[in-house]
Amino acid sequence: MRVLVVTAVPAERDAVTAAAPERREFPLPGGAVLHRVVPDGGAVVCDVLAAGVGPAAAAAGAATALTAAALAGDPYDLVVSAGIAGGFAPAAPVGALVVSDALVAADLGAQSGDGGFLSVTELGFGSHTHRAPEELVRAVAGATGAVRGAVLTVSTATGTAERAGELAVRHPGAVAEGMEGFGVAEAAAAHGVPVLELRAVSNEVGPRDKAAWRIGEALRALTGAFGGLFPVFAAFPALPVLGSSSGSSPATLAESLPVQGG
Ligand SMILES: O=C(O)c1cccc(C(=O)CC[C@H]2O[C@@H](n3cnc4c(=O)[nH]cnc43)[C@H](O)[C@@H]2O)c1
Repeated sequence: MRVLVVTAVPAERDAVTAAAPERREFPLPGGAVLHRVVPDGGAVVCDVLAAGVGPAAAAAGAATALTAAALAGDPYDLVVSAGIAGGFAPAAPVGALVVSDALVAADLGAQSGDGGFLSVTELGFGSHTHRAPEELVRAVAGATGAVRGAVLTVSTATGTAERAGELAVRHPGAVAEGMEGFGVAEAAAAHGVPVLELRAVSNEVGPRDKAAWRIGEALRALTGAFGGLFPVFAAFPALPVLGSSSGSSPATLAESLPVQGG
């Protein structure tokens, strides 16, 4: 089972890899670095990438890692967007874990002119929602105690009670907002790989008060969650893929890429 985990910042990446005893580093084309952990005797290979803040950086990083793995003949079976998040009260208080049943682009669309908002779905440009596999969501929620629901992706983090209220009305099933999930999901969908979002709540969605963010607490919750997740990933059925896992351990991904003209 090969899992790609995409975080925004290195502190989140390190919180994920801290759930396993050791890690190795693999450079990606373009200079980003995958941090690989292989917990529990090798049933799961988990590559963790800090791709940057926001949906565009997340999509670019995830797509690069997915493409490199596919070209190397070792495609991923699952992509996870992970990190800290704002939680919608009262469903997801600070310190809680949330798992997405849906990854939703909450501010990708157009203003309607009458103060309303039209999503990309309503505009006819694809879908503003990606669904996570139901069986996996249930298993992750069971193993970690995560609150399940929609996780919104925003390019502008909410900073007022008014905006928090607008989002809650538009997305009654939302439990949290982050800034990367939908971008990661778009890259996963382009590769036909299932996606999931798992976040630990560092702050409430609402008036901006960075001093009240409990980032350390959220990062520790993320580490604890991944400790319980690796066995869940190991049990998740791999999708049929073209080609097979090489089973080899190249020092870099580049080493395992096909030789041009060879
Ligand atoms: O300053 C630090 O030490 C630090 C450590 C880890 C992460 C951070 C971040 O600022 C991460 C930004 C990241 O977090 C997500 N996030 C968290 N709260 C919210 C929110 O209320 N609304 C939207 N996004 C949120 C988001 O995915 C950011 O990319 C700092």
